[in-house]
Amino acid sequence: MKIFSAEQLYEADKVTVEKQQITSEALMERAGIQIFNWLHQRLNGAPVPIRIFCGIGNNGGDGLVVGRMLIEHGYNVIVYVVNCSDKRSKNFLLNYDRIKNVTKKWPILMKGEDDFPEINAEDIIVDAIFGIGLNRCPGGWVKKLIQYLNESSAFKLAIDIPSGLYPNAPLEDTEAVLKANHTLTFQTPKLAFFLPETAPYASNFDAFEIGLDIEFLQTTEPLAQLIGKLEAQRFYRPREKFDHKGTYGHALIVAGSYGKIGAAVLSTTAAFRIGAGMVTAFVPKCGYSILQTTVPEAMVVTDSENDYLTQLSIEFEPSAMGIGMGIGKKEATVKALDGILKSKKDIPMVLDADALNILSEKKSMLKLLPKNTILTPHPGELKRLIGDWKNDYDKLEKTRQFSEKYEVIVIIKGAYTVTVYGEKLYINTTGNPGMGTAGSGDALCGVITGLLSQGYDPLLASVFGVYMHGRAGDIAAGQLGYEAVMTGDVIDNLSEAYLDLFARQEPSTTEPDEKK
Ligand SMILES: NC(=O)C1=CN([C@@H]2O[C@H](COP(=O)(O)OP(=O)(O)OC[C@H]3O[C@@H](n4cnc5c(N)ncnc54)[C@H](OP(=O)(O)O)[C@@H]3O)[C@@H](O)[C@H]2O)[C@@H](O)CC1
Ligand SMILES: Nc1ncnc2c1ncn2[C@@H]1O[C@H](COP(=O)(O)OP(=O)(O)O)[C@@H](O)[C@H]1O
Ligand SMILES: [K+]
Repeated sequence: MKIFSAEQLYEADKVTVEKQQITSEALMERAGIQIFNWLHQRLNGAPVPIRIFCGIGNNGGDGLVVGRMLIEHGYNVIVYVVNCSDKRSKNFLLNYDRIKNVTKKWPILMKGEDDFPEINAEDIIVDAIFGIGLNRCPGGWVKKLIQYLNESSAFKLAIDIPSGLYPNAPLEDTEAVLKANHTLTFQTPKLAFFLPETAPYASNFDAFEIGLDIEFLQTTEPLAQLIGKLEAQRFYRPREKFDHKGTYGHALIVAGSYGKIGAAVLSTTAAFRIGAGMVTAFVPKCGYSILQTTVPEAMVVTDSENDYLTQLSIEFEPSAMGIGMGIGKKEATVKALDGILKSKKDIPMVLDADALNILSEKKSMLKLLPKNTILTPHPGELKRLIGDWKNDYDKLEKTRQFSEKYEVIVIIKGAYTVTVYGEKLYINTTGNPGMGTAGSGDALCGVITGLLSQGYDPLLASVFGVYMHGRAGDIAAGQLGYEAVMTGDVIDNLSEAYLDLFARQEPSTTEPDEKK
C-alpha cells in the first residue's frame, strides 16, 4: 500500500472531482458514510452519548456528515463546533445546514474553556477538529480542549488523523495532540502513524478507500510503501521442480567471538530456515564444536585464532555473506572486516551489529562498501553511523542521504522497521514487542543473507526478509505470548511464515453474518 503526503492527497482529491465529475461534497459523503458504518456496526443502536467535536474545515465537515447519519439512525449525538476561527470551509457550511434539517439539537458553538462539556467515561468522543489541513500547532483554548479530551477516559475516535498531528511533518508540541484510541483514516494511512515519536497518537487505525482516482494513485510516487502480506506475496519466488541445493546458493555467515558464538548459531540457522541451499559459518576456533553440534546441516570453517576473528580464509565463493554478529571490535577483527570489504566486492552482503560499530569508528571504511550492501542498524547503531537527529523526519532524511552517498540499503530496525534505499522508503507492518529479545537482529541478518543467496536482489531480500522475520515473530508471539518469545522461536516459525503467505483465510465464526 502506498503512503501519500497531505499535498498528494489534496491533489488526488482535485483530480478525482474533475475526472469522476462529482462534487467535493459527494466525496465527503463517501468518506462520512464509512465512518458511520464503522460506528453503527459496533454500536448497533446503543444509546451511548456520542460527542462529535468538529473544526471549521473539511475535517469538521466529515464530523457533521457522520453526526447527521448517526442522528438519522436514532443515536444520541451531541455536535460541537470548535470555533478556532470565524472562517468556514464550503463543505463545512453545507453540512452544517444539512444537520440542522435532521435535528432540533443544533451544533453547540464552543468559543473557550467555559464551553467544555462534562464528559463521562462511557461516552464516545469523535475527533473531527483538525485533519490533514493542520498548518500550525494548536494553541490557546483549542490546545486546552485537546488536553481536556485526552484526560477523559471516554473512547476517542479520530477522523482521518488525530487532531494536532501533521500527516508528514514533525510534532511541535506533544501536549497539543489528541491521543486517539482508534483512527479511521481516508484512502491511505499517514506517514506519522508509523514513526516512533508520532505513532503512539494513532496506535490503532483502519484505512478506508474513498474512491480517489486510481490512475493518480497508481502513477504517483508515494512518500513510502507499506509492506503487508499482499506485497510480500508478490516478492516471493517460487521453487521449481528441478531446482537443487545449488540453485539456492551457498551463504556465508561471518560471526561470533568467545562468549558470543550463539550469534553465529542463530544467523546460520535463520539462513537455512529461509531457504539457503548451503550455509557455511566462519567463526573463531572456539565456535567449532558448538556450531557442528547445534547446526549439523552447516559447514564450519574456523579462524586461526581461538577467541575472535582475524582473517577470513575460505576455499569457495559464497553467493552471499552476512557479517558482524557478535564479532567484537578487536583491532585484528577490524582488519579482517577491512580485508573482506576489499576482496569480496562482487558478493552481495549484509552487515550487522559489530560490523556496523566498526564502520562507525572507522568511517573511511564506508567507501569500501560494495554497491547495494545492506546495513541493518537498530537506532543506537544508526546514530553511531549517521550522527544524532532532531526528530524522526530528520532521521529519515539523514538516512536517505547516507544511503545515496554510499549507495547502500539501510534497514532501520524497530517497530515498523523502515528500509531506506535512496529516495525510497519501505515500512514493514509485521513484528511485535516480543521480538525485543537477544539475538533477534542476528536472525534477521541470517534471513536476509539466506534470501540473497537464493538470488533475491538486495532490495527485495531486505524488504521481504524484514516482513518474513516479523511475521515469524508474530506467529511465535501468538503461540507463546510476547514475554516468552526467544529468538529460536522466531527462527522456528519462519516455516509457518512461508506457509501463511499463501494460506487461505479461514472464514471467521465470530463475525456477524451480514446476509442475515
Ligand atoms: N482529500 C481527501 O482525502 C479528503 C479529505 N477529507 C477531509 O478533509 C480534511 C482536510 O480538510 P481541510 O483541508 O479543510 O483542513 P482541516 O484539517 O479541516 O483544517 C483546516 C482548517 O483548520 C484551520 N487550522 C489549521 N491549523 C490550525 C490551528 N493550529 N489552529 C487553529 N486553526 C487551524 C485552518 O484555518 P486557517 O489556517 O485557514 O486559519 C482551516 O480552516 C481531511 O483531513 C479529511 O478529514 C474528506 O472530507 C474527503 C476527501
Ligand atoms: N516492538 C517491536 N516491534 C517490532 N519488531 C521489533 C520490536 N522490537 C524489536 N523488534 C525487531 O527485533 C529485531 C531486534 O534487533 P536487534 O536490536 O539488532 O537485536 P539483537 O541485537 O538482540 O540481535 C529487529 O529486527 C527489530 O525490528
Ligand atoms: K481529526
